[in-house]
Amino acid sequence: KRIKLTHSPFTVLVEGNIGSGKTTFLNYFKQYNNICTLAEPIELWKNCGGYNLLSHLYEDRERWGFTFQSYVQLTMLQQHTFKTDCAIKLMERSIYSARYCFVEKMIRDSVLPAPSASVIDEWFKWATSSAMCDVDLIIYLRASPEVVYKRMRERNRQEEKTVQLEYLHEMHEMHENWLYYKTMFTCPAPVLVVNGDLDKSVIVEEYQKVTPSIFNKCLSVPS
Ligand SMILES: Cc1cc2cn([C@H]3C[C@H](O)[C@@H](CO)O3)c(=O)nc2[nH]1
Repeated sequence: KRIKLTHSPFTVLVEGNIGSGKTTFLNYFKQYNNICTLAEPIELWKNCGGYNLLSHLYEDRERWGFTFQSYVQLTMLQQHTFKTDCAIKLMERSIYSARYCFVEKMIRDSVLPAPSASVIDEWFKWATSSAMCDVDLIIYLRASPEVVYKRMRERNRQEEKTVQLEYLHEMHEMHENWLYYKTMFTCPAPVLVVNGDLDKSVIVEEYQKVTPSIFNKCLSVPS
C-alpha cells in the first residue's frame, strides 16, 4: 500500500504596513527556484465577480468592511492551502494579519458590527484550528508611517487615494502590537524584524540577514 507523503513546505509570511516593501521583498526571493512566492491576491479583491471590493472598502468601510474582509479571508485560506512541491512557501500577508491587524482595527473602529465580527472570527478559528494555516517563520517589515505614507502616495494606487497618514499610523500600531511588542494575540511563528525604512538601493543587505533563517530548513549547516 503506497503511503501518501504529504509534503508541507517551510512556510514564511512577509508581514507589514501598506507600503512597507512586501512586494519588493517577495520579488527578491523569486530568484530562488526552491521558493514558491505567493503575492497578496489584490487583483482578486479588485475583481470579485466583477466587483472592485477594495474600491468599495475605501469608499464606505462601514458598508463594505465585512464583505471585503470575508473575501480576503477566503483568498488567504486558498493561499495557505496552496499545494507546492517547493521546499519553501513565501506568502505576502496571511489569514493572521487579516484577523489580527485589519479585522481587529475594524472592530475597534466599530466599522464592523459585533455580529459580523463574530462570523469572521468563527471562520478564522475554524481555519486556524487545523493544520491548514501552519506557519514556520514571520518576516516583519517594520517601517515608519511617514515613510510608508510617502511610498503609498508615490505608488498612487487608485483605491488608496483617500487613505490618510493617520490610518497608516493606526495600522502601524496594530502591526507593532502583534509582531513587535506582542501584547495582543499570539504569534503563530517566530518573528524576524527587517528595517522596512531602508531605501531599495540598500535593502538587499538587510534581506541577506534573514536569508539563512528562511533557508535554514533546507541547508544542513547549523543556523
Ligand atoms: C490580509 C489582509 C490584507 C489586507 C489589505 N487591505 C488593504 C490595504 C491596502 O490598501 C490594500 C492592499 O494591501 O488592501 C485591507 O484593508 N485588509 C487586508 N487584510
